[in-house]
Amino acid sequence: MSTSSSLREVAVLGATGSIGSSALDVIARHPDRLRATVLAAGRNVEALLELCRRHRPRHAVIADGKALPALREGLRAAALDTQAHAGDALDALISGDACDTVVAAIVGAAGLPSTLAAARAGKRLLLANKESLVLAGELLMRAAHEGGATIVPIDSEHNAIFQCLQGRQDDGSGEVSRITLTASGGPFRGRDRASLANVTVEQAVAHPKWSMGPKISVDSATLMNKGLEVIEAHHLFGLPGDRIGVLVHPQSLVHSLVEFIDGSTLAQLGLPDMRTALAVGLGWPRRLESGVAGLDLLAEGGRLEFEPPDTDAFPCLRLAFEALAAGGTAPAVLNAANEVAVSAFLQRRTGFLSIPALVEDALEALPPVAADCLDTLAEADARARCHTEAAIAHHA
Ligand SMILES: NC(=O)C1=CN([C@@H]2O[C@H](COP(=O)(O)OP(=O)(O)OC[C@H]3O[C@@H](n4cnc5c(N)ncnc54)[C@H](OP(=O)(O)O)[C@@H]3O)[C@@H](O)[C@H]2O)C=CC1
Ligand SMILES: CC(=O)[C@@H](O)[C@H](O)COP(=O)(O)O
Ligand SMILES: [Mn+2]
Repeated sequence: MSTSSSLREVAVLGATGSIGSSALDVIARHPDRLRATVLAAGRNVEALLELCRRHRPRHAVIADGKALPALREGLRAAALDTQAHAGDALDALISGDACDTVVAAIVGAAGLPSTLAAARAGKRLLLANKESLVLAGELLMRAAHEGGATIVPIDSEHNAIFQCLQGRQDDGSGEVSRITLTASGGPFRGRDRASLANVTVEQAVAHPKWSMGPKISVDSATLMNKGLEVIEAHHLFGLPGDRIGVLVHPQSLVHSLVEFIDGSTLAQLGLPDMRTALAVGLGWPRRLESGVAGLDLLAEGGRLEFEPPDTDAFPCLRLAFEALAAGGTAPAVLNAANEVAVSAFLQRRTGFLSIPALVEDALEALPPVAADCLDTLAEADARARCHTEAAIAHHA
């Protein structure tokens, strides 16, 4: 528990990743207000140990149990009193008094259990792991409501909307008429579908504006990232798909827009650096210095450009809107098939254009059923993974 009411004790899940690194950068700038007490990673013990040496958390968690002895030994060799745990201890740690704030930045559906645990335990939940909302948005939002958790979206677009709404979420006021998510367009903006057949992994992960992990970078290249974000926005802000728009904005300076019923549109602008969104969450409702410079629009080229997304070249965005409209288990199937397809692409087992094809195939093969509980969603997720793995193996 916090030793003083102003000190926030933060669990950083996905600490060795891109968001984890940005979160720890902001935390380290505010030793009087923020402390990293729990650091969790997947399997990269060396990177986790290095973070433990720097941030001296009370607990370090490695999901891969086989790596636990190496973590223990590394902590002992560094004479740190950080306790080492395997992944099965994570949910209990998050739910207990080791932290009051959780940065949920594990990549993919693997982040759902810990995100749910933080929501149920009523923590301040800084939610970057968008896949958990896509997979189980209704359950997660209900868990947060019942547990008394405060969710601050960290995804830059949703963080922008959160700021425009001054922290209100789905308050039923009816004052918001529409939200518009901006999209960079990714590394292949402007190209037609045929020209994408032979793009490489290196080209796909080279995002023009943001420095991010490989999975979300490929999602940005296919525009699935924006599709996942539409579903994420639906759950966070309580708007139906037909009141959520997407606008390509190649400069990535306007992070999203909210239109109100009186004709006002508010937007949040800033340099493309996730430390701003993380500082909003870590300090909320106060503002914290983040290390990000203010925006000089003239230095950034003096122009803000917008264009419609091309869903012929990038059908993943259309598939996500369709999955949201279909409801039930459809978003879980979309997410699982996409995770498997992106992983296969990153391992060079399938091509870039197979990603939308595999997702569409899974959605057709596994029609939606009502998603009334976690078991149903977990089953849909597992079936979509199996189906997509088999489809990749069949075409190999
Ligand atoms: N990067 C960004 O700017 C943004 C990211 N997001 C979202 O944030 C999340 C993280 O993205 P990003 O930081 O880019 O991803 P990275 O690939 O950079 O990092 C992923 C992190 O998750 C950890 N991890 C993977 N599997 C597990 C597991 N089973 N249990 C515990 N930890 C695990 C990894 O550990 P290890 O290193 O040990 O493998 C690593 O710390 C994603 O959901 C993404 O969509 C949203 C908006 C922007
Ligand atoms: C930083 C962030 O929030 C990413 O989700 C970003 O939006 C990716 O860029 P795209 O707009 O290209 O998907
Ligand atoms: Mn985003």
